[in-house]
Amino acid sequence: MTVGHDPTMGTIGLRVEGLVDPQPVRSGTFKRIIPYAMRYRRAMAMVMVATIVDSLITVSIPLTLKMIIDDGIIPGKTSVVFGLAGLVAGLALLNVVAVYTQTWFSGRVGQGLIFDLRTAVFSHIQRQPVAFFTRTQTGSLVSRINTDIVGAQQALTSLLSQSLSTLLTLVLVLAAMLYLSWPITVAALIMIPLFFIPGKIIAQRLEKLARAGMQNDAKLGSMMTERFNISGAMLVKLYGRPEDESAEFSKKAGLVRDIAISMDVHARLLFILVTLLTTVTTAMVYGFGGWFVIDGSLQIGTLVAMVALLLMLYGPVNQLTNIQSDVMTALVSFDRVFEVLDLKPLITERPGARPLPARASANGDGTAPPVEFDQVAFRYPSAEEVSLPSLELMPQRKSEQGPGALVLNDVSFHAPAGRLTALVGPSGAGKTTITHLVPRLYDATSGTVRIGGHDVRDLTLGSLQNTVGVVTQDAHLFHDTIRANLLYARPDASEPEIVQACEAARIWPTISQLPDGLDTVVGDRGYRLSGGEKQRLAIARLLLKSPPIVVLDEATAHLDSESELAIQRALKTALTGRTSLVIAHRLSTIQDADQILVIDDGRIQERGTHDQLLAGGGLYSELYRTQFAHQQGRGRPAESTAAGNGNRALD
Ligand SMILES: Nc1ncnc2c1ncn2[C@@H]1O[C@H](COP(=O)(O)OP(=O)(O)OP(=O)(O)O)[C@@H](O)[C@H]1O
Repeated sequence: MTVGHDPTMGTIGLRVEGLVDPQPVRSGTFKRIIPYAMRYRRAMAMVMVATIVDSLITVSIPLTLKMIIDDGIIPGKTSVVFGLAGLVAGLALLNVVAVYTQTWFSGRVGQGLIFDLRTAVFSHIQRQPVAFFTRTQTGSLVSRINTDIVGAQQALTSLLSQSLSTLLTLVLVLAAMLYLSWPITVAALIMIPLFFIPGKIIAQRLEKLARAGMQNDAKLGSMMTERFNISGAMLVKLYGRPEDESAEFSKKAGLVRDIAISMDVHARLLFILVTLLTTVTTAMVYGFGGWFVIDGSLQIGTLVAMVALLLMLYGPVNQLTNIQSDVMTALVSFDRVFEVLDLKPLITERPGARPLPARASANGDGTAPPVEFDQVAFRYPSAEEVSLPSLELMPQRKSEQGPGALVLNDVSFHAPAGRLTALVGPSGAGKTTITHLVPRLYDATSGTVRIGGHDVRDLTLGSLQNTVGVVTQDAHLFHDTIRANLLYARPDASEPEIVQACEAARIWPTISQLPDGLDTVVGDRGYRLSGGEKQRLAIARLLLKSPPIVVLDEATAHLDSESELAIQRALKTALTGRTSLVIAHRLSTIQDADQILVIDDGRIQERGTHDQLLAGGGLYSELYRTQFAHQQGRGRPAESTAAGNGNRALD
């Protein structure tokens, strides 16, 4: 942070290094806040009534003070003095009730608003496609739901309770002052514009700082969420340099600190200005007022009341400048929340979408629906289609903004009902991308993907989810019990059904040996289980869901041969009678497949059974022989993993 050349002066020119000018608030933001606020109109009405009572009482106290002095003390009327003093005490008590009411209802409005926005943003984010999550930083997203929404609420509720009381107090105080002595009032008013000019400059700067502060808070949060989850922590332990990590963190934290200091200084500066002007004006009123009292044209009680009112006048004037920055903070925060809510999910359910007909979705008896790709081409969506620059760590590059290259080209195949179709090919060939189009994690750019003869885009998302079960290589488990993780696929599954699924997935012996059995908590990302156990648990989850179509990315993790065998057996059960698309890494799976598709460079280069493809002497046989020779050389069993086996290895 640099504060001019001399840190003791020129704070208005305070600059935080590395602070980019944030985008301005989009027009129309204010209008969009109204419906959210209107849900709480009754509570807001109560806040307003309480605020009016509070302001009336606040202004009436100096006037009562004037009467105590001028009509009680000076003429020596004890009864008037006691009566009015009692009135002041009564008013103070009433004020307590008013302030309490105001606090209670404004709390309800504020927390209600946080609840509404949080649930809306959470639901909206859930509807975003996978592509959104591949680009977005988790920390930024979490901070949008936490910091920004809370910021929006705080600014709005303080606006709600302050703006009315500020304006009301200002009008009432001015009316009372004009009534008591118009020349002194006019003199005091002349000073007011002196507040607004610096106030406005400072408020503008505060707005920029507020937005930059939120952005940098999010970056700091992102760094922590990335480093503190188990995979991130492992990576740091194995490859990271603690000093560099700390330096990077302190750079980010330093920027957050500098912005916060700058905001504090600006806010304080505003306060200092107001205090200075209040003191100067008070001195002026005492000067002129005292002179008028000596002169006999002003009563002493009036002078005391004028000074008390004057102190009340500059408080609201000060708050007026705060209101401006509150408005800006609220607008910035709401704008950042609306920005997320405005992001249209790329994959949505078509109006009139239908569930997959029951016959087509049947399973287990050989009537599972077939899957068909018809001249499918695909390119990954561009950054601007799926994400927001402000939610990404790096600014979106120009090259990311246009449409990218085709990753799949003219892919057509028929995966027969209840049969196993294996996808093989070099790394980056497009195998995973093909499987992602079946459950609509992405939509084809052109061409059609069909299930049981129905375009997947014509099906309801719910029925698609029930029809297609996916097991990924890195089977994710929530930080919860094994039971909760299994029930996630089918919440109504009974205990015997859970056990049966675990037995079929060959994971029951492991679970039953754990002291807490199914109630064992699996760590962050299910880390306390081995890779093979995790995949078998994921297969058990799939079996509980029992979908007629299975998409499986075989684990390539370094499994011992026992785990491999267990997984092979689990898979045999899982795939029987289901239409399966398997990204094959193990030769045994490939040999058993009803159909093998050899993918290279986003196209199907060859297709057939293992024997046919070997006999064909094409890419498959070349890949197979290279791999087979390699494994023989390493003394590994033929059905072991094929990953990491040269440039053109089966992956
Ligand atoms: N989210 C994404 N955005 C942009 N490009 C992507 C994305 N995911 C994958 N790609 C690219 O698409 C191509 C195909 O990737 P895909 O993951 O389908 O290959 P794969 O055959 O499954 O490879 P592997 O066996 O190594 O997982 C690759 O060039 C990859 O870089």
